Amino acid sequence: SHDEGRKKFVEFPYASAPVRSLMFDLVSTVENRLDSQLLPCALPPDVQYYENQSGTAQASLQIRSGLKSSPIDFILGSWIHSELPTGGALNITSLSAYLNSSTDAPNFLIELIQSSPTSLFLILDLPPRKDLVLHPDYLQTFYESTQLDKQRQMLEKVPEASPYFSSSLYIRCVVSPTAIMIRVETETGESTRMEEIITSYVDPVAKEVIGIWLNQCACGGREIGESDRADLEKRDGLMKKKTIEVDLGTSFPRLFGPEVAGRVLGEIQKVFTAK
Ligand SMILES: C=CC1=C(C)/C(=C/C2=NC(=C3\c4[nH]c(Cc5[nH]c(C=O)c(C)c5CC)c(C)c4C(=O)[C@@H]3C(=O)OC)/[C@@H](CCC(=O)O)[C@@H]2C)NC1=O
Repeated sequence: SHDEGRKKFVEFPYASAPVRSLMFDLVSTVENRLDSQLLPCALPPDVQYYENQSGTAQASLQIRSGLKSSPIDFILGSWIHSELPTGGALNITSLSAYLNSSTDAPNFLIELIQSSPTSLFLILDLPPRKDLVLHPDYLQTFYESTQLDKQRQMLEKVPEASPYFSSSLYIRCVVSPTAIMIRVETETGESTRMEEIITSYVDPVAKEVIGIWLNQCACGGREIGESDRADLEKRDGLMKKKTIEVDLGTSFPRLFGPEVAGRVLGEIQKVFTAK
């Protein structure tokens, strides 16, 4: 049933304690605030949890669609664990929230990509859904008045943090001017420092950003005119299509093999293109 899939998901079994605690809190915050607007996860059990042939890669996926009356399109949570040939492991945990075309407010995204105990990539953003040059009021409402850049500056001052530039120029287009895209590198053999950075810096900033998204975007009540709706749906569709290609297009078949990757990507596409 759907709560077994959810239970396995929120265990985040391969995440470090601070990452598990943060992701559990973020999922709980979103579910508690939006629960009445969300349907249970309807993914097949072999997509809610899947692994590759040899069992060296495991993953969990939860997608909860919003009721028709809700501005929520869907909430997507995922964790992926893959043993690396070098003996280390790749762990990707992500939580994203997509709004539908009843509002033009930004979406929410957090991704923690850990390829070793001393190396973490953090993506934390409210990706805009309108062009910011054409709509300065949008920039003002969602990025200036919310002081999101203060959150980015909090993490920028961590000595071990440096800006992460995605190799995908498209990914760089999609993010907001206040996007947090950093790489944290701590001393080898010093895993306590990474845990301290996650607990003392990443955790509070992520909770601040998701609070802004819930208050100003998901529950902000910003309506959209009928004439803008078609353009917004087109832009949303393109962004979903392209981010799947960039994020998953090469990594999924490599990590899970073509058969499992095809099955999981097929289910994600269904939700991403659902009307
Ligand atoms: C909207 C704004 C977005 C931004 C800003 C963004 C950023 C990035 N994600 C990357 C990746 C990534 N994400 C996920 C989760 C996931 N993504 C989707 C997308 O629909 C789904 C459905 C799921 C759950 C299954 C996985 C599994 C995965 C990778 O393997 C990949 C990665 O870690 O490679 C090292 C990086 C690719 C580019 C790069 O290497 O720089 C880059 C950091 N991804 C956005 O969508």
